[in-house]
Amino acid sequence: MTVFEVKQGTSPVILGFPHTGIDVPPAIWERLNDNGRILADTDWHIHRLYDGLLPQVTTVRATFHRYVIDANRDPEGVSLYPGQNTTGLVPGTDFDGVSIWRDGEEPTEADIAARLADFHAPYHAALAAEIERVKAIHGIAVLYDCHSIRSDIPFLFEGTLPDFNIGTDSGKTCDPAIQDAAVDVVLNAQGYTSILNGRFKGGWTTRHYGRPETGVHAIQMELAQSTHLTTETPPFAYDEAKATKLRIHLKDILTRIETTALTLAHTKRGTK
Ligand SMILES: N=CN[C@@H](CCC(=O)O)C(=O)O
Repeated sequence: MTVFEVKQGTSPVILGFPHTGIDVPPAIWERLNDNGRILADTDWHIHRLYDGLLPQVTTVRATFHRYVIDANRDPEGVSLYPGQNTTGLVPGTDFDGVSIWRDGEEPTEADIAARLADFHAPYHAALAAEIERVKAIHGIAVLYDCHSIRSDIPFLFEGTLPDFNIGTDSGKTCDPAIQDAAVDVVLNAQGYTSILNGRFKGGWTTRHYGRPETGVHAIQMELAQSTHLTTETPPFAYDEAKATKLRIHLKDILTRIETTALTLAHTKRGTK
């Protein structure tokens, strides 16, 4: 069974898609309750939204759903935000804190271990391999992790989420020039709101791979789903008109990050 898709390119930029997959093996589907089967917390259509924006970009996409196991959580099970409401490695609830499993069918430790081996580890092995391949070409790699979420989720955050939420774990996961490139675009995106390292500071993927001192940079973009879905409720339809407007800015962000990465790579070669 394939649990990820890879498209290789020659750009220093790699797009990660940990949450757009909707595959749930039948034996796991049987254990989800009616609420879980809505798959509400999917990053709906995000791979489509970014498709074709940067010609030589590499993409790595998990095809399994985050309710099987969350590819953006620490495999050791450490919480992303200790002490705050969040969802875990194999979530017990959705983003509203409501159970997704039938009574008595909650995943066991043995289930989690099996899903780590069958889904989480292969996805991250593929992502790590692409980061190494791209770094071998340029001496540098930038992982841009692509996400989306409903703009109003009282269980997770107060108020309405800004449209663009950039996460770099408070500046730790990438060179400041890469962060600045993204921030500059979103600040100038008319009609859109934005924040840097607000409620979404970057998930495990961004924090794990982002090691600027080694030449591997990571940045997360969390988009409010209101920016590209007709409604943030079922059937979670892609809104072509909204997406067309948004893609202009996303293309600008990726292009600026790519140019910045090539400049950093050039400078790094020059100093050796
Ligand atoms: N759409 C998904 N959002 C991420 C956010 C991680 C974070 O920055 O807190 C997630 O839950 O994995």
